[in-house]
Amino acid sequence: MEGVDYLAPERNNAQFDVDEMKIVWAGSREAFEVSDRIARLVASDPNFRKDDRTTLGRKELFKNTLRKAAYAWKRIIELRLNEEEAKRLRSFIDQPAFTDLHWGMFVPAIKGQGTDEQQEKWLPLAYKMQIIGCYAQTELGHGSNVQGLETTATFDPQTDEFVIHSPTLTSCKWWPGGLGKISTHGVIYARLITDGKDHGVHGFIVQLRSLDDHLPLPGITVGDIGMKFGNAAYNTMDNGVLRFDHVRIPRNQMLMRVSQVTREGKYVQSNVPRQLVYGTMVFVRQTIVSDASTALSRAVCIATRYSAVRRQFGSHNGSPETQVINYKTQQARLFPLLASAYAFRFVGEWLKWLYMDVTKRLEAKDFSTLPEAHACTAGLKSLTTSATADGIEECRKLCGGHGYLCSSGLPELFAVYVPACTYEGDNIVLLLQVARHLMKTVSQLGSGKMPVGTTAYMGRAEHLMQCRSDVKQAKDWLRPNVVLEAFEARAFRMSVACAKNLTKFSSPEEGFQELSADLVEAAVAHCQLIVVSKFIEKLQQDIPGKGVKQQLEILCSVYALFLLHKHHGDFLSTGCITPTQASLANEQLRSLYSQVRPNAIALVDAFNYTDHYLGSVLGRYDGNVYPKLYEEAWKDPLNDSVVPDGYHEYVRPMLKQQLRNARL
Ligand SMILES: CCCCCCCCCCCCCCCCC/C=C/C(=O)SCCNC(=O)CCNC(=O)[C@H](O)C(C)(C)COP(=O)(O)OP(=O)(O)OC[C@H]1O[C@@H](n2cnc3c(N)ncnc32)[C@H](O)[C@@H]1OP(=O)(O)O
Ligand SMILES: Cc1cc2nc3c(=O)[nH]c(=O)nc-3n(C[C@H](O)[C@H](O)[C@H](O)COP(=O)(O)OP(=O)(O)OC[C@H]3O[C@@H](n4cnc5c(N)ncnc54)[C@H](O)[C@@H]3O)c2cc1C
Repeated sequence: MEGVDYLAPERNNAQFDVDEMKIVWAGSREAFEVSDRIARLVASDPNFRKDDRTTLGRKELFKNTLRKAAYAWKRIIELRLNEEEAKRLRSFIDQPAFTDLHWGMFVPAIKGQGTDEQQEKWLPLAYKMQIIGCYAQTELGHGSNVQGLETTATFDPQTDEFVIHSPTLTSCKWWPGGLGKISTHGVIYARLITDGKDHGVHGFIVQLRSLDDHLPLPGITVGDIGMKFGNAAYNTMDNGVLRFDHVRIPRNQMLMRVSQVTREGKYVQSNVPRQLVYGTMVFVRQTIVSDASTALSRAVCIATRYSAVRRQFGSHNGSPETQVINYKTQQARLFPLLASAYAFRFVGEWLKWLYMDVTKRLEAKDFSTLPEAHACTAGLKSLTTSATADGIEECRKLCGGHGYLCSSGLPELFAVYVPACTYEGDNIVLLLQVARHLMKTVSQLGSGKMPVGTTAYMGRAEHLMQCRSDVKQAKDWLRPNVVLEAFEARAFRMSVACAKNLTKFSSPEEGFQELSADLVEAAVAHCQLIVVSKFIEKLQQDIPGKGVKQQLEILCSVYALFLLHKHHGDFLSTGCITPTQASLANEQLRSLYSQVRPNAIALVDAFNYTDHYLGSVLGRYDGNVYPKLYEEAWKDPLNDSVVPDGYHEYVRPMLKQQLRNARL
């Protein structure tokens, strides 16, 4: 029935103030109000309809993306939306587009690596969308190994220009979003060559297409790289291939904040670390962590609501069957994901703060926290995107057969999300960067240099190598200090074990290669510790609202104890806890699931997602799933006619043939 809230009994069970939790989730009252207003604006505008997306062919899909992007830009101007509001609007449209790369990478690259003069010239054009940019780093033959890029930018002192060239097939730019069909400009990464000398990879602003007729400029071959995983999903994006044949650009289009080339062709390195050339990646990795909490919370919202609607088995004397959310196995799969969504939200908030802090320091020429920022953004990007991709797929399975329907919203969400494990740095490659940072920190422990930031715990080396958990009963695992110490000891001991093993090899490089699987595990342990500790820190803040803090404490314990249970091998083999303590943790976890159960629906309501944004029949706010699934099925283009196209051509002759054979 329309207008009935089938989940109302669930909502009435909530033991906390959902409106206050919405504010905690959004980050502040103001952020909540902006997000709520813009989400409703998008949901109520038929121009942003998306229910037909999975049935469109690539060309229609892409054209539709362009239409939405242009309409969104018109609304942003008409409504005079500020930067944050415009960002929210683009994200609620929920369709990857060239604008993501324009605003998300092209503009930040110019801001981070351009001189003041360059910013003054290019940013106003980009802000008004008079030029559209992409970020072209990856090549056909080189992605993770940025230092291995082959594109060259050779300085020609005669003309005061750089000559951009793709010397081989493998040097073609390959993957940049927006490049395929739309970008007029790109920040292109190429090896800088002056006077025959190779100075490594630098960024250059290069115009790719005419601003009059959109045709590629002379010397430029550009196109789309083809269909990607999933039907709609990321195929709204024109990932591109680009080949340069001696394309000339003025010298002042090299991004010169980190290093410069003078009129005479002299290479001058500023007094800043060369790693700042990688700064845009640090920025984007940081945003990807918050986006992980958004993607995971969407999937969890769908799976939780549907699990409360869906009933299987357990009917007695005609009573309704059991809601599948009441099965302990369903809770043990679903509630850790719910807790993870909250955990990633808070670690994302913290990472944003860290990024802003490092940016301020860089402006003041303090580069001391750059390695920490790199390790944290790389590690947390890796940890949260892997967990989110796996989590979305788990949510699909939690919804049984109906989860496999596109109308559940989950297949498309998975397909669009899963490349996050690869883009902005392959997740294993990034964990190896964290491992390097950890090994460096461990190797410096004896030197009197105290570890700082997220590795500060390693400063308590002696204690962490010796401590034994004092857990005696299940509820001891609810004490934050007990949990934190177990996670610190596990992470530290895994790092120390790797560091010791590295010394057994003839060179650190050989050892690093040989032990890389163990190093990745140590890096994961360290990153999980960061997430747990930032959740615990969040709980030390003043959190208003009836029962809100209590629910968050429960979720924090679920997140930590779920990880402890999943990785109990690490905790046991490093001797941080005993087998008895591991089973007490599991006992406590079961009890926590029972505490989450009555609040589960309200905890996902706190994400404040509109039905438009969720795009899921199973995750509808009102829980009216079956009639809508039935309605949705009839909308499929295959059901436009009773007898399908092709029947008379292929099936009928076959049937006739069978009849003849049968008569024989
Ligand atoms: C319902 C469905 C609809 C839903 C729709 C919803 C939409 C949801 C999805 C939305 C889409 C969002 C858009 C996202 C768009 C994605 C766009 C993607 C873009 C890209 O992928 S850009 C290309 C990114 N490429 C990479 O990340 C490459 C990875 N490789 C590297 O970063 C490096 O090469 C390296 C780090 C692996 C190694 O570098 P290198 O060899 O140069 O360095 P060394 O190992 O020798 O290290 C040198 C020292 O430098 C330090 N270092 C390295 N990197 C950095 C850094 N970034 N910052 C600071 N320092 C850095 C190392 O630690 C070394 O330090 P040491 O002290 O010398 O040890
Ligand atoms: C949807 C999407 C959008 C993208 N958008 C852009 C964009 O806008 N701009 C842009 O420049 N790029 C973009 N990329 C490219 C992306 O950044 C790269 O694909 C990514 O950095 C991974 O690099 P790769 O493809 O070279 O993987 P590879 O490095 O070839 O990885 C292949 C395998 O090798 C392993 N491996 C690699 N190196 C090591 C190592 N040292 N030790 C152990 N294992 C290793 C990896 O773990 C992986 O399993 C995009 C990619 C995708 C999928």
